[in-house]
Amino acid sequence: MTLPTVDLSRFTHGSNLERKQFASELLDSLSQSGFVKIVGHGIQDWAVAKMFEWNKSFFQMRERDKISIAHPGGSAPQRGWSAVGAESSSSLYRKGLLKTEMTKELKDAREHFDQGAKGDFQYPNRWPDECVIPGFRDFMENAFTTLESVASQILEALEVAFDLPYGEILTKITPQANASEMRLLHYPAIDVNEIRGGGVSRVWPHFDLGVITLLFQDAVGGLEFENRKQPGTFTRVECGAPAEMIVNVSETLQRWTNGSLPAGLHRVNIPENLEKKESGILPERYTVVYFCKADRAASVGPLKQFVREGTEPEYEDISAIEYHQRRLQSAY
Ligand SMILES: O=C(O)CCC(=O)C(=O)O
Ligand SMILES: [Fe+2]
Repeated sequence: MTLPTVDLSRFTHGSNLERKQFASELLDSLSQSGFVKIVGHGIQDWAVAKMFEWNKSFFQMRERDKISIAHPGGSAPQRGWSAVGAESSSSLYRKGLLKTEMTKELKDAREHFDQGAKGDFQYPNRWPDECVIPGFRDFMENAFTTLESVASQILEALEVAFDLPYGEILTKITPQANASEMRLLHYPAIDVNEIRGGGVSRVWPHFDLGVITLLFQDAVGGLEFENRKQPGTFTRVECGAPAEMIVNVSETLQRWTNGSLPAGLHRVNIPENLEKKESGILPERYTVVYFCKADRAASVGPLKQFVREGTEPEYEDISAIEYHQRRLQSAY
């Protein structure tokens, strides 16, 4: 199965009919696999290439500069640098794992940098010293704002697809209280056999916690989503043009839709060209991710439009912050 590609400019610049068509294609693909590829979002190939350049420069910093902005762990939103192995994706979701994997300590072979909104004074960002990496902060703050607006356009299209009143979803993700996060990821080169050994993965199968996730991957590849017709098997997300944006449904949207739009289980595995080789080194890999999250005070209980009269909602009516803290507690 190849992932459908939809063109967001048909929604942002199209006629009413084109907007409706876009919305329904978007929802179709997300309903099938939890994933879709989006083009026409206005971020050009060269701009994505720039994000990857900054990504590399960040992880090339000296260890001590990264340590100076290390995320302390725990259940607070992630800010700054997380070393290889600091976050364990396997503890976020265990169903996708084999029985033997359940009991082992499973490591993620990646390091990352996490950033919240500029105006998030509750959980301030941890920036490297400007003289160590001049221009990084400015670039990342702008990139965050750009991705924030693309995420809103996608959510507006989902409101249309679901026939919800304007703002039903968007009012829960506001620029004033934005709890979303941007993440730069670096997967160092690793021996295929270390991954085959079983205790280490680039990313174990998991769901993201927010509403939707936007992701750019480099040409190395390896991102896979679960094939729902054969649970436990995964389909590769093919690498395309740099600006092809991969979007997935995350847990909060599953909750808001009372389970009718399930989140997409995904992992990062050995890429295609090395899959059949007995030995070899997986080249290092970089990705750029934007986790669009609900405002902390917003409810992550099902929207009333998705709960049939006379039935109980599938999920508890709790706030986004409470929900995230419960889920994150297990990941570090
Ligand atoms: O880097 C990737 O391709 C996936 C990363 C991911 O799934 C995550 O950080 O939640
Ligand atoms: Fe993820």
